Amino acid sequence: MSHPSAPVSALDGVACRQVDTLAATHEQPVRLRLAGESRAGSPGWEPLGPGECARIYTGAPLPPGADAICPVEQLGSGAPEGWVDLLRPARPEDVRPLGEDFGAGEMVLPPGRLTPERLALAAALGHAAVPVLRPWRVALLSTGDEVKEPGEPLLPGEVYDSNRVGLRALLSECGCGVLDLGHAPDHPGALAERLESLGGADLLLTSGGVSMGRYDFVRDLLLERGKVDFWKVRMRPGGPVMLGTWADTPVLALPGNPVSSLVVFQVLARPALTGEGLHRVWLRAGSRFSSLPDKTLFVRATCTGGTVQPYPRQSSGVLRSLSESQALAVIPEGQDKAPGDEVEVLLL
Ligand SMILES: Nc1nc2c(c(=O)[nH]1)N[C@H]1C(S)=C(S)[C@@H](COP(=O)(O)OP(=O)(O)OC[C@H]3O[C@@H](n4cnc5c(N)ncnc54)[C@H](O)[C@@H]3O)O[C@H]1N2
Ligand code: MOO
Repeated sequence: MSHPSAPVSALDGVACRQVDTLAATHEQPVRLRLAGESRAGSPGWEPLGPGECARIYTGAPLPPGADAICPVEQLGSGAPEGWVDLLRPARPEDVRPLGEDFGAGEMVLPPGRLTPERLALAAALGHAAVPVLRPWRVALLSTGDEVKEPGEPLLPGEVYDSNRVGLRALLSECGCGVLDLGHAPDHPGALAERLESLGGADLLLTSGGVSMGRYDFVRDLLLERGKVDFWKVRMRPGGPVMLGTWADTPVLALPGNPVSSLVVFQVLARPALTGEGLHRVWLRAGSRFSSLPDKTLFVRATCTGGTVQPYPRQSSGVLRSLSESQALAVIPEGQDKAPGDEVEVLLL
């Protein structure tokens, strides 16, 4: 089908032939005979003759013969019953042509994420249902002896499990189903046990235990009993990230630092899970960004007045930096940015 399925009015007013109205002015209105009415949903179909018009409402089809609209605000008040005075010419631009939105046979909704806007379009196309791919099912596990559930009492040296909470929300945002495996202690046996029931997950996402420490058992488990595709990416934060396989399930092992786990998710996992990355724009640097010689930096940054500036504290432990930033500024290896330079920015 086409939408609209016939030429329709964009305004409440009268439909008429433009040629009849070209001379209309406030001083010398053009008087047309009122021949009918067309309402959205119950159109009148009498064809218009020369010198005639029909009342019309927004979204209603034009009667045959009409080609222009004059809005109600541009109608005079002095016309006798059954007549209408136009204070200016009627305009064809105020007619929405047949198929203005989409025409029959056109490809309108190619495969992609069903955003609210695309869902609305599917409905406008008349689809009561659309075929969809099953959402990714992602198993999520955080690790670390010091990691406790929010709400529990906290002993010195312990931290609340912020990573799993943040990652769970990010996964939902990406349209994934989450199989929450909870939290495992730093013990290879306990970890392997926790990973026994992956419940048919398409991906295992872990947090922590992938760096150089003695107790970084996620790394050891994948190296010794799984398969590692890569370990370490030239990025900061998030350098120690590992990608591999555990029992035929792909594993993305995120570093444990609170900022690193969330940033790696945004930069590496989100594009893989959704087919779309973060929204990318270019802004002018409002202050200096220093680069590293051997790593791309994803600098937590604030965007104000059309410029971007680094958040003052860039430690991977400062989680509040992420909630107080609007963006990650991408600073490639060896490319310091001076105030005024263009910077690639990923909007959070
Ligand atoms: N000798 C080296 N040490 C470290 C290196 C390195 O290259 N050489 N890399 C550093 C970088 S960069 C990162 S990032 C971290 C990543 O370490 P792990 O993935 O092994 O993470 P953990 O040691 O388990 O934890 C690090 C940090 O994050 C806290 N954490 C862990 N899990 C959670 C959680 N679920 N919620 C909140 N906070 C969590 C944990 O308490 C630690 O403070 O390694 C550096 N070390
Ligand atoms: O990623 Mo580590 O992420 O630089 O602290």
